[in-house]
Amino acid sequence: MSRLPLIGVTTCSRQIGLHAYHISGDKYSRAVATAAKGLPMLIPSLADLFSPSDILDALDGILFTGSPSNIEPVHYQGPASAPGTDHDPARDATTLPLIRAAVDAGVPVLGICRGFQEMNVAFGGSLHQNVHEVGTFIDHREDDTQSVDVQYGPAHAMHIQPGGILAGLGLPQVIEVNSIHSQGIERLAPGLRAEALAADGLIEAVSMAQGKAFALGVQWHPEWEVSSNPYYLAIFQAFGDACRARARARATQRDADASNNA
Ligand SMILES: N[C@@H](CCC(=O)NCCCC(=O)O)C(=O)O
Repeated sequence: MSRLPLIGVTTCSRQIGLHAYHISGDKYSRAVATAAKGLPMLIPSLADLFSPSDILDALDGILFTGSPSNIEPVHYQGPASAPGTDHDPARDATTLPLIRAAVDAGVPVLGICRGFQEMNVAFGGSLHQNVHEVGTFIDHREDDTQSVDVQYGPAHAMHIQPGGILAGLGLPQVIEVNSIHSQGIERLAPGLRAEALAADGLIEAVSMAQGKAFALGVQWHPEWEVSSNPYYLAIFQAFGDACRARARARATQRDADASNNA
């Protein structure tokens, strides 16, 4: 009997009152459950206690989630952030080595927004700290005076490049996506390829050029109302399929190990 693939969902560390928490938005776990058809397993940001291989041994895929916090610029040799910038060093210490290890081990990966930026930084790329201050890009931030439905509604066109994962899913060459970020890819990491660009040239999606398994990062939020957008849904379904393939391969390996040891 096949079981649900176990899909790790990264978390942010947050102080709430007197206590520290590991938290993740409901929409990420819900999209894993309903669209990727996996069992979401939250990954605490406890790099001091668990190595990437401890985590990978337990999982069939990992969703690297979005977050209001920014990656500390020390990880991409960038200038210091403006005072008051929201950082999460415990999350950086967990996710950056974990992405490298997951891709190396052929564990399927989907990165969203901060998760997409983590993918680029993990492999040696850098970030614009404020895309809207560069001068050549539109403002990619949401209007936070609007309702959440408007904030996560279609914001700009995105052009899908031929030959990548997104094109392979049958997505049209141009789709509308939402946009809720102030940072963005400056230098694309070696080994990553640009899958899609906004009209202003900002990279909106990346994948591993020579990935052993599904490894896609997107700057926008396909988890948002995933079931009502066929393009967003196709991404989660493809990710879920890759996680199911790994779950099956791991079960086969376990059966072979058990019969060899019998
Ligand atoms: N802080 C980074 C990443 C933006 C991001 O991940 N936004 C998500 C917000 C909350 C959510 O929907 O989970 C940046 O500003 O570029």
